[in-house]
Amino acid sequence: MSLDHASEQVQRLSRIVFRPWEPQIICAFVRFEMADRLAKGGRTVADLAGELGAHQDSLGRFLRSAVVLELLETADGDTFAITELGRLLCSPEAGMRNIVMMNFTPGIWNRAGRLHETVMTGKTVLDDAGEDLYDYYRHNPVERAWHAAAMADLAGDAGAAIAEHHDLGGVSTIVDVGGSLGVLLSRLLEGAPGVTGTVFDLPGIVESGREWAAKTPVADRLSFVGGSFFEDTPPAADLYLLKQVLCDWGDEDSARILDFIHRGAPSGSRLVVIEWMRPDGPEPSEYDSMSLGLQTVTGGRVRTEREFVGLLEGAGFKFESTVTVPSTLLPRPWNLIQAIRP
Ligand SMILES: Nc1ncnc2c1ncn2[C@@H]1O[C@H](CSCC[C@H]([NH3+])C(=O)O)[C@@H](O)[C@H]1O
Repeated sequence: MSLDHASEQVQRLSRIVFRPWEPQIICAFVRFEMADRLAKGGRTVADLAGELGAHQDSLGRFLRSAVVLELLETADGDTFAITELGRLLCSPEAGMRNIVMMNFTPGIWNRAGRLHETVMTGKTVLDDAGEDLYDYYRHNPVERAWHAAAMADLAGDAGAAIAEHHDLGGVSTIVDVGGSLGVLLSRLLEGAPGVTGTVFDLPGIVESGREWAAKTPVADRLSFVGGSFFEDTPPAADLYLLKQVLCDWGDEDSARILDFIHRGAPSGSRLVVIEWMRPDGPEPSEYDSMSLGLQTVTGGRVRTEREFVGLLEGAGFKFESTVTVPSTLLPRPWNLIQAIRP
């Protein structure tokens, strides 16, 4: 290896390893609502520092860092304006703002810092209090709300995919298990008059869901039941949805969730699992790091179709088909893994 080549490689590495701050700069950018503050045009460091009550010199450094990330632009290093990327990062339509707050705040961020432990043990990281992510969220309502809002951003998009690709003919009741605030279900109910829906989720989430749902046009057809899918049977329905829930859990826990759904599911009812899916085979995939991240923070993973079919059939459901539909938000498609309760 020539020296030139070696130093080229070091440079390449250094571009990766000197950047642990960047996610936190992005997170602070959202936290400080920079897009709103700069909506009417460029502003100086002193002006922004006064408004934020921030330390001026540090804020200047922060703003210049955001320029390097292409979130801001500046001609003189003192007046800063928002870029298209910066505006997009903060816009509710792009669906990234809440995902930033979910991923880069302590619940997930601190656990991600212990990823090596999961690689060694194969187990979820528990924090110093011995808690997994959802236990932690129980007494961290602010972070729990960001998580719920991030899920809500992803749910609207998936709702459109389901409405288009899953026939709701013959369905009069839908239960969304782990349905969070009810965004997915409300989207579906909007396009399905006469259908009623119930969200089944943890009691704390259900409380916020009721508040959120009261403002929707389908409030009278959308109800909430609080409980745990490890201990309670979700209410009976013609159609069960299970979106981005199994990805949070290992096989044993997933089997338990499916078993509780199965116990209450009438014969002939349907279950649609909505997830990202890893291709079969040993080739490295972009899903691998996501899968490891999920395993670290919640104990779950990204599964293959064959693994989903194994879980579903193990719990007594009959797998029918998988429909893959593009997401309007992300470069990863949604998979609707459809099964029936015989
Ligand atoms: N034990 C549990 N019982 C019921 N719901 C739970 C439990 N543990 C976690 N959850 C919920 O599972 C959901 C996973 S996040 C997915 C939310 C939603 N299905 C969506 O895709 O938008 C969260 O809303 C959690 O509150």
